[in-house]
Amino acid sequence: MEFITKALPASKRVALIAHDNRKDAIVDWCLRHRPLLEKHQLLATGTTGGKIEGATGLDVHKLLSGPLGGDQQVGARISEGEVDLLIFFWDPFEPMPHDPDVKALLRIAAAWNIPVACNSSSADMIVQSALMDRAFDREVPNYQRYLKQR
Ligand SMILES: O=C(CO)COP(=O)(O)O
Repeated sequence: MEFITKALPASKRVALIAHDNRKDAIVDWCLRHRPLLEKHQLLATGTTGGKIEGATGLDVHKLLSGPLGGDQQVGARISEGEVDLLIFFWDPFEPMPHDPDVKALLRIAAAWNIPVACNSSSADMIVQSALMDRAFDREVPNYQRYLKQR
């Protein structure tokens, strides 16, 4: 197995989430990047986190399962500046009972300018990117103008 160890500056907060049909893919991705991921703080929705922990031995802070509010918990942490990177392997083929939560999570990640990967090729590129430092020091959007219009 080829390990990828470079990139990702130390101790960032990485959120990991996958729908059921994509869980094997995120576990494979975590195994491939294990030496890198162990230097960071990992949080995940409940079932995803359990699978990653079981397969990799990585320490993962587990929130609620996605359909029970886990996606919303991750979204809340993003809004509070507590997540640096979102790896979310969502399922492009199955509708989810909690689709509104999934959409809300992706929306809030876009609003707060968080790097987001929805599949392994984009996740590979993000964690290996020379721009990663800059992404972590990203400009946090200023929504004053929007708030004034309300
Ligand atoms: O449903 C999810 C994301 O929308 C993931 O939740 P679990 O990790 O608990 O399966």
